[in-house]
Amino acid sequence: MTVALHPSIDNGIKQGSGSFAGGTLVCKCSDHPVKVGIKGDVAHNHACGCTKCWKPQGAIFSVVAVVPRQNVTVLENGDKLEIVDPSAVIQRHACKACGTHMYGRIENKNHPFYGLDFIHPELFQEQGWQAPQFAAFVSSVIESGVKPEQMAGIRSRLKEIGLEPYDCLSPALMDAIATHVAKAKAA
Ligand SMILES: N[C@@H](CCC(=O)N[C@@H](CS)C(=O)NCC(=O)O)C(=O)O
Ligand SMILES: [Zn+2]
Ligand SMILES: [Zn+2]
Repeated sequence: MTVALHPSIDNGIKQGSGSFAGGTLVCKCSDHPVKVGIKGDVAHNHACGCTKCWKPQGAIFSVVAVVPRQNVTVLENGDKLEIVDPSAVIQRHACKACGTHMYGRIENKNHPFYGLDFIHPELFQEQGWQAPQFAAFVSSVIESGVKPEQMAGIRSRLKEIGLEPYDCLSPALMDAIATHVAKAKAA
C-alpha cells in the first residue's frame, strides 16, 4: 500500500502556475467560515512533519509556506480566531470552531523569519500556488505516533514525489538562519 502523507501531495506534486496572484484561505467550517486574504504567491512551500503545524484529518504531514506578514488580512469571521499557543515562536491563529490554523505569525523581531507569516496553501479557494519544494522535520512524525520502522517507507515516498526529506529545515533555510545568527553576533 502506498504511504499516505497528505492529501494534496499523495497523487503527486501539482506544479504552481508561476503567476499566482494570491487569493483567499477558508477554514473548514460550513457555517461562517474564517476567511483570510493573501496577496501574491507563497514562498518556501514544504511538507512539515512537526507536531505543531496543522494537518488535515489523517495526514502525517502538514503543507506550509510563508508570505510577507503585510500580505495577510483577515477578511471574515476573525472573531473565531484564537492563538493556539501564545508561548510558541510561531503564533498560530486557528479557528476555534474547526481547529484549522489560518496563519502563524512571529512577533519576535529578532527571529530570522520575522516578517513572514506561515500559511497552509491547501486552504486557498484558488489553484496555482507554488508547489511544495522539500520535506522538513521528517523524523518528528514519530512524535505524532508514526513507528520508527515506517520511516524508510515515508522517506522513500517523499523522494518518489520529488520532496527531499530533511529532519530540520532545508540546507538553504538552515543557512539563512545561521547567517542571521552570525550577523546578530557580529553586531
Ligand atoms: N520535534 C518538534 C519540532 C517542532 C519544531 O521545531 N517545529 C519547527 C517547524 S514548524 C518550528 O519552527 N517551530 C516553531 C514553532 O512551532 O513555534 C515537534 O515535532 O514538535
Ligand atoms: Zn472554522
Ligand atoms: Zn512544522
